[in-house]
Amino acid sequence: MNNGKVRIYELSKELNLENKDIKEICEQLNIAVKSHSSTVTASQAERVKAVAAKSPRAEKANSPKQELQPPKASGKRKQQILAIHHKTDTSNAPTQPKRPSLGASPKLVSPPSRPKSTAARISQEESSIQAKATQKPEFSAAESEVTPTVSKEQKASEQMSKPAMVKPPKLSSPPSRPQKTKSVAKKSSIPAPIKPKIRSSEQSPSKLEGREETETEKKKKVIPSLPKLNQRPQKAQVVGKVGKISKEEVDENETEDLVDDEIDTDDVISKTEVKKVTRLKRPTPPRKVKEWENEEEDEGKLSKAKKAAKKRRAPKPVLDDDDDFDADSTTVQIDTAFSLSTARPPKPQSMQQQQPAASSHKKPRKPSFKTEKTQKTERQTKGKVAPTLPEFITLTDNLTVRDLAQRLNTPETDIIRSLFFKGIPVNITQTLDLETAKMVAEELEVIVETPEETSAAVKETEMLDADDLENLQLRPPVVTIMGHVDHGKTTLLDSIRKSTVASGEAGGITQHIGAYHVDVEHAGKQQQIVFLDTPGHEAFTAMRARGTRVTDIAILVVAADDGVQPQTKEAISHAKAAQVPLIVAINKVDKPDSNPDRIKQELTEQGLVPEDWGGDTTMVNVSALKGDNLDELLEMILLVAEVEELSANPNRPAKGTVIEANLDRNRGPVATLLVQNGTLRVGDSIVAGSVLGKVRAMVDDMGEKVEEATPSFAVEILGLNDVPEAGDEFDIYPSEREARVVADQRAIEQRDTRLLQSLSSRRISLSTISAQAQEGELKELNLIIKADVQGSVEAILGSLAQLPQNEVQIRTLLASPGEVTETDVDLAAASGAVIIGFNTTLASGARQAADREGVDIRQYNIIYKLLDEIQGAMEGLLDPEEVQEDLGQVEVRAVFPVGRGAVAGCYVLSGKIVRNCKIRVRRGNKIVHEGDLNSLKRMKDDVKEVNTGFECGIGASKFSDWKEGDIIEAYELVFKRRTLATS
Ligand SMILES: Nc1nc2c(ncn2[C@@H]2O[C@H](COP(=O)(O)OP(=O)(O)OP(=O)(O)O)[C@@H](O)[C@H]2O)c(=O)[nH]1
Repeated sequence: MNNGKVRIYELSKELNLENKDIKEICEQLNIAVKSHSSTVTASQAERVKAVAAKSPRAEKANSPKQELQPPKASGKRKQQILAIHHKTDTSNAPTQPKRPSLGASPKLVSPPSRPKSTAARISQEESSIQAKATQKPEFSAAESEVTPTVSKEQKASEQMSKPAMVKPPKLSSPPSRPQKTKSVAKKSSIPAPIKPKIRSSEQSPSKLEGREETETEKKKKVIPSLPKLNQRPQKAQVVGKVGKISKEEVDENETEDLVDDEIDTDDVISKTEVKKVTRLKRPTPPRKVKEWENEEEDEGKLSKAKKAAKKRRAPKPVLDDDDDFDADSTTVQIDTAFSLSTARPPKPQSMQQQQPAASSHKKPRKPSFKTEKTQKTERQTKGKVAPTLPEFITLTDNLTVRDLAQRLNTPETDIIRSLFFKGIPVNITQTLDLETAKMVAEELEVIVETPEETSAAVKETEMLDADDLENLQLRPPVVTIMGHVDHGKTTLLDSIRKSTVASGEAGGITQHIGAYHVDVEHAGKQQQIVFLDTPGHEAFTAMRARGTRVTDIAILVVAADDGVQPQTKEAISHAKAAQVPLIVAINKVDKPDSNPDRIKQELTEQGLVPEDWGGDTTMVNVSALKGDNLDELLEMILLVAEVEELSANPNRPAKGTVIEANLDRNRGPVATLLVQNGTLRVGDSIVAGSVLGKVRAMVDDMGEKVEEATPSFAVEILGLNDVPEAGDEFDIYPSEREARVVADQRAIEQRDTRLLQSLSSRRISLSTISAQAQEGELKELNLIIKADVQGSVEAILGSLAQLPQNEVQIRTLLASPGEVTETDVDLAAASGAVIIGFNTTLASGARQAADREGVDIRQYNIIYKLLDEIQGAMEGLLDPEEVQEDLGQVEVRAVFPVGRGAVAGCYVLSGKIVRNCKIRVRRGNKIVHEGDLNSLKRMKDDVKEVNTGFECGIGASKFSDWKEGDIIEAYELVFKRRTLATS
């Protein structure tokens, strides 16, 4: 007693109760006490005593014998059952004294279904526990400290009105969870909350680098808003400490919020240790850091229960981060940067590099899951206008993957991937054929236009410049004769020439000039017509088409006895494409079976309606052979030319087209040029295609040297450095130097074009790919073709294209007119090609080079022989096929057992049987054995073969079940060379 006041421990001693019990009673009576040393007034002490006297606990304390008695009242039983919470921890003696007070609310704790025996057992345990409890009657200071600070008024009022509600404060009391309390007690020495500290340590550079923190780093970790962080033990210690709180504990009681809290932390730490870098990418967003700061500030104000509830409601930052990471790595990166910039110490340089997207305040992007490469591409295109696919593209020719990608405005990789998944492996420089390119484009929903291939007959270059307009003069028409084979083109041309050229002069016409000038008297004056001599064979289609490029008027020859044929139609289309006026010469009208009207009818069906039928196509019936009506034809040509007003400016440097070119052994490169504008003179610096030259001499169609050639004239020139290609355009330059610059530039362009062409020859197409897939590896025969003139080259190429190339493909690496040179040999050696020379010779040194390099040069002057040999070479590349070759039939007439096996005594019915041949033993309709014949004897001697009508002994190592009457079929497997036809 102290001034009439009584201390709690005095009361407990007096009442033989524990301090805690007294405190509880005080709480019930709304008497404020803090600890066992707190004092109460005398009257309050009396009230406590009064309550304590009614307490069963007091009764129990005063009569310990009753503890051994089984409880009779249901309320007693309930008390015992409550003790289950404590039986596992006998060291936690202070919990035991609480039971009496709980016993006051029997309804709460009585499980009616509990068997009596269990209750008795528990009761015994309780007794022992209580016995121990009496030895340690007081709580530790630590335990007192963690006692919840829920509003006492609230609790008291609840307990007064509802005695049963006395339970909640007890349940939250730390002593009821001894182990956890222990850990909490430990934790209590660590300023709460722990999360911010751990977060901070997550960002520690030392942690990242797996080294001890430096003092500077430790200082850096101090965040003003979280002053306690610096006071805490080092991270490693925290990890160790928290790590002791195992997950099993969580499993034991998941409702324990504090432990949950720890487990969260533990979770973080374990992840920290396992995935350091990963964790660095997902620090807590600043908003959450703020939350923790608030929590710290509010500490002490909020009850643990409230904090736990709050935590339960609030998302768990770390786990959320995990989720974020899984779902969206981009978001994580951005969050990282954001939090680093606001609440974290600066990262090591290396880590910053890992986070290029550190422009913190950006809105998180959607998950992309794109490959690094795609992202790179995106980065590259970032800032540019987003690539959009075109609505449609026009494809006219094969093109590389790169070109197609550019046309489609799409990454090359997309095209490569798309084709790869279709089984077409390509690279960026590979050439796709039109069909494949179209498929790729259409897959991207881009409309593809593939207009009819622009005819080669289209006049591509306008020969007239604006400057020429003031000096225009009429020029002779350039005429091409076209038509089907044998319809009389050559005869017509010859007839015209003979009829117009004075006899005797015709012999002077140069064979290869490819053009004829014809003088015709028209409208009272002498006029000229230039005829281009174009080859008539099918293989020369390209050449003929090229001829129309320079053509002003086309003559279509149609034999009146044959009618419209495929090449007639082709000629019509070329003329139409070139927008060249067409005059039809219905030839061979002298023939009895000729029917010009039928021809007109057929031509009408092709869109050519004769003038006398109301159309606009001039048609003239002629007989080339007899020369009938040729004048009228020439007249018509000149009339049409008049209408066309064909003109050019002769007062300027020449410009025109190479009609034909070849390499003359004596004269060097020779080219026939058609001057289409200006005047060509001897001494001019000329560039034809990429070939440089200086006009040394000019020869006209009569074989006469001329000094100049005006528009529409064709001349043969000497002085070029190389053989240009037929169809190349030529220009004259003021000086040789200027000409050289242009020639060099064109040579570079031409080399690029050739490279593309050689790549094109390796082009991938759907058909070739599928053929390769079906028939195994595709083989190639590489060729270099050299011929006398361009026309021959094209004829050879055309014919080669018709050879079957399913298994063996021809790759033409080079095809040009001229001699076979050392350079050709080098190319052939490098590419394993065969050189084909047609009507041409070997330049000096070529043969030696070929011998040295082991290059095969084949020379021909007959195209069919050339084709035969190439076909043979292709067949040589075919895999031979294994075929069965029958040898003969043998009948088994006797069987002789030999050892374990048997030998067949046979008679050769037909053919022969050979040792080591293959045999097939047939019994009736069944084949009973197939294998090798191992021994063949005649009489007792081994023999190589036995012919028809002889007897023999046959043995097979794997077969001895011979039966009389068996037929042995003997055969051999032989490899036979296949032909292209059979392949
Ligand atoms: N009866 C008759 N025969 C003709 C006439 N024109 C040509 N022929 C004959 O028809 C055949 C073919 O004549 P070509 O001039 O070689 O015919 P092409 O169209 O030049 O033949 P290719 O050069 O092979 O395309 C020759 O036998 C000529 O004699 C004609 O007007 N009347």
